[in-house]
Amino acid sequence: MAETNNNVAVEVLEKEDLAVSLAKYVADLSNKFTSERGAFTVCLSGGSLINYLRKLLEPPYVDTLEWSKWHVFWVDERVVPKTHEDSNYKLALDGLLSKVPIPPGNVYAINDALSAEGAANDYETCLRHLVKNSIIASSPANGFPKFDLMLLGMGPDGHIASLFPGHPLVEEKQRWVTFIKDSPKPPPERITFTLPVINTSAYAALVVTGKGKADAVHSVLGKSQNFAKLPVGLVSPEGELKWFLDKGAASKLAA
Ligand SMILES: O=C(O)[C@H](O)[C@@H](O)[C@H](O)[C@H](O)COP(=O)(O)O
Repeated sequence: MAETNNNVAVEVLEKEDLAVSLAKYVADLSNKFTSERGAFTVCLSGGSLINYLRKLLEPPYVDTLEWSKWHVFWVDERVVPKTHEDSNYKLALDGLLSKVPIPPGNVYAINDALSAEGAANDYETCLRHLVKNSIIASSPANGFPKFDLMLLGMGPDGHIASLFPGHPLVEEKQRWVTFIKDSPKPPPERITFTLPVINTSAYAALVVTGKGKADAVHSVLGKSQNFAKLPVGLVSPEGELKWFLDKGAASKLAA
């Protein structure tokens, strides 16, 4: 099933087909941005997303994508050492980044020697430098960084990045990167992009699978559209938003 409305597209697929479709989607955007601007800025999340990107490691993509022009960031990161099992960097390194020729200097991990606050400030400074050098585009409308692609997961509670329902960080309007020390989902200390940064992106994809996500998906995409309280309902990129759902996550949407 595929539906498109304004700037929002929804695709419901079997898990294996979802991985195939997601790889094509990312590859098409990589080709678009590397030819248009000589760089592709892509932001990763943690969770199952990395596994759903696995088809990028297969032909034709593994041999044909301009990996050397990729610049990789994290939508959110746990404040743990980069070698720790909880690290989103480690997850992506093991599952994707160590298997493709992205220059190590183009992979922007957090500084894991700093506190949560220090790491957030340091990451924002890094982003500001890359905007200045035009590696990351910026929005003429608001000056926020305009990433080419945000790849987002969603928790069963409707959180995206480390923006959790009811938490004051969801309201942050000024900062690019901020920190949380009381995350309801462990580990408690994280840094996260703010909603304005997520929503300034050119493209954003939400990769959401499993029955446990069906209520949150329904509250955003269902007819009642009762999403006011869920961070995921506030995702609205300047460009296009695409939802990749499996049948479980879509199970409460009308047929
Ligand atoms: O930092 C985290 O705790 C995770 O990155 C988290 O935000 C994840 O992206 C979602 O919970 C979806 O995870 P799944 O796709 O694995 O369900």
